[in-house]
Amino acid sequence: MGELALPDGLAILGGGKIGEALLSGLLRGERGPADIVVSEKHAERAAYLERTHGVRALDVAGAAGAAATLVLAVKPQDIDSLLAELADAITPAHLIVSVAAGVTTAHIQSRLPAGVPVVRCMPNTPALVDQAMTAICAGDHAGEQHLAVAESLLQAVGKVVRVPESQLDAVTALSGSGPAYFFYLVEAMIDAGILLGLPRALAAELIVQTAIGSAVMLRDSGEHPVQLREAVTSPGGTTIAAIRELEVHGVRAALLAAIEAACLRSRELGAAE
Ligand SMILES: NC(=O)C1=CN([C@@H]2O[C@H](COP(=O)(O)OP(=O)(O)OC[C@H]3O[C@@H](n4cnc5c(N)ncnc54)[C@H](O)[C@@H]3O)[C@@H](O)[C@H]2O)C=CC1
Ligand SMILES: O=C(O)[C@@H]1CCC=N1
Repeated sequence: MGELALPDGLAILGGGKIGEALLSGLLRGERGPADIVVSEKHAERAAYLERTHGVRALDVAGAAGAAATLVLAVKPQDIDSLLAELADAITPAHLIVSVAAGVTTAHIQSRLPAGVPVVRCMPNTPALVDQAMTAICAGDHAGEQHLAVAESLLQAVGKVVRVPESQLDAVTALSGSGPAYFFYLVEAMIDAGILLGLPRALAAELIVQTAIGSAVMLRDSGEHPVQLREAVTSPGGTTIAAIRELEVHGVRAALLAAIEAACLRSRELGAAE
């Protein structure tokens, strides 16, 4: 296992949606703009990141020279060209932390010099509000020391769990893509308010606060979601009338199929390696 040469230096390679979410979260924590560099292929986007967050944007090799921990935050389809750019610039003293959906640690290792430690992660965009859910796993050359570095990095923006790599595609489908399912549901519920004649702003306020209250109950009450739902569902009342329609329209089955499709897509992205 390689020693970490510059444990505090961090580079984010790929400054898109998740790259910026992680960057902004880390800057809200203990790291300052001098501790983080970014590498972003699109010049306009790189300039935006420099302007907005006060960090330096460097090319990939420059970023690898400036930091010991490199977060790969490009699309799975772009990972191979990024790894090709990185291969000559890194040593086993670096730590690679990849957030790319589907891309395995074995694949990343196969494109880099022997012995480079790789930790694969799946965070989500609530990193923007320090409420990310991230799962991490170690590749062949990453030990406890490397997992701990990745863990503390991602704990700055939310909660972190360790899982075996065999579970990462399922995690991607559940919590990686998960925020989109909740946003979709909220969007549809606001539309229902419009259907019922409420002003959009009022419908949005009602539903967003209901989502927040329900989420806090899910986290803090210690009760199972079924118990929480039963407590809302009065005999012969309004809620059961709605639940019947959800069952008639196959919403539970749709969610099972949707999340299974996301997991299969994550595997496909990995298999395209
Ligand atoms: N958006 C999300 O909620 C999540 C995304 N991910 C993963 O994060 C990765 C990035 O996803 P997004 O941020 O959504 O995509 P994005 O398209 O917003 O960002 C990717 C960025 O990488 C840049 N880029 C591409 N090749 C580069 C290179 N060689 N050097 C430097 N920059 C390069 C692109 O210009 C772009 O700005 C993907 O692999 C995705 O699977 C993981 C968890 C959640
Ligand atoms: O949609 C995607 O592929 C990425 C991975 C998880 C969330 N967004």
